[in-house]
Amino acid sequence: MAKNPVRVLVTGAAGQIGYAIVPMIARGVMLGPHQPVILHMLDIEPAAEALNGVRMELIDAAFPLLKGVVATTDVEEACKDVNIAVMVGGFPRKEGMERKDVMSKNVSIYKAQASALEKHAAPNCKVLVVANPANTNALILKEFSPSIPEKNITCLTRLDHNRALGQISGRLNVHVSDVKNVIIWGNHSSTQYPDVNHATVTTSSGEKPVREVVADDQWLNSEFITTVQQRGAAIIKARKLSSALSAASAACDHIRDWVLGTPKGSWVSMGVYSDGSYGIPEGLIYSFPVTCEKGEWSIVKGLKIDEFSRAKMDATAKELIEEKSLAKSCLN
Ligand SMILES: NC(=O)c1ccc[n+]([C@@H]2O[C@H](COP(=O)([O-])OP(=O)(O)OC[C@H]3O[C@@H](n4cnc5c(N)ncnc54)[C@H](O)[C@@H]3O)[C@@H](O)[C@H]2O)c1
Ligand SMILES: O=C(O)C[C@H](O)C(=O)O
Repeated sequence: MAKNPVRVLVTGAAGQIGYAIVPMIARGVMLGPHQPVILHMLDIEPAAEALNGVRMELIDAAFPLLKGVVATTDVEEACKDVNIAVMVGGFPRKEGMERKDVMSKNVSIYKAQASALEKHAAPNCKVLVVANPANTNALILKEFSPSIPEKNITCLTRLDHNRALGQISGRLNVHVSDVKNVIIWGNHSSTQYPDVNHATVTTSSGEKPVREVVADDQWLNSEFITTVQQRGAAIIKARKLSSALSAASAACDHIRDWVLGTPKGSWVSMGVYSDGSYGIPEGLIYSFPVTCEKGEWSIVKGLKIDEFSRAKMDATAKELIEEKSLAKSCLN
């Protein structure tokens, strides 16, 4: 029997990430090759003509899975009955800025869009916030949409997770799919902590700890961490624009694993509402290792945390606490 289409909202759809992600969604990269979709695309009035151009291109691409397109500048119309909301709309940082420098512009968007989602989205709509500062925008969205279950509001740190996999696979000269279970802890910012203490690599003699195979703690504890933390800035420096294809691809990975489940024996990183696990204060959207099953994520529990990791996990939590109060002051 033919499956009912899933309605997927992309905000900021006329922007760079929007342009990269909508064809991925329409081709089944996000929800699988047998799942029809209806795309809802939102942007603001000055981008309305460009948004219409994207709509025309989607029609011209004749995607078999694409059963409809809503392209609008009306947030209420955009949110109507959506099952998945990918929140990309906002302003990207430019060279020399930190992600929190776009805070005042972006958090007010998330406050306003929270109520539209709450009123008009389908029950159990899954929300992924991509726009920066991603964790804090997601937290604001959560606080202003109290009827959306907190488990349904997440932010994107999968790009950082994938960047960490990429760095390890490059260092070991192995396929990226042979490396798994890195962790991004904390904020999608330069204080994030990419942790390889539980990561493994598949070798000809079985699965081995990444730390053992890399055999260079100095590199793992310094250059590897800063490369992942600073990768967004390195892309901006090179492209004069922030990452888009990798961000779009990571957003598809995030939703796909959340909806369809993570492979047995592996976890991914997602920014989720802290339940106090690993001593991280509740009331923050913090990136944890999670497994997903039947459309629900769960934080991986019981991993051993050494002193080095503890300090880094606490430092990024501290930054999120500061961002939270800065965001609240921007909204006053
Ligand atoms: N979490 C991550 O890993 C990650 C990765 C890359 C980029 N980002 C962030 O994603 C965001 C988008 O990046 P981009 O490169 O696509 O930017 P962009 O400027 O190319 O596109 C953003 C789009 O959002 C639209 N927009 C602005 N206000 C809006 C509103 N109120 N409602 C709907 N749309 C609105 C703009 O008109 C524009 O079309 C930025 O905040 C960027 O920093 C996050
Ligand atoms: O770094 C940025 O500002 C864009 C994005 O968050 C990224 O990590 O590439």
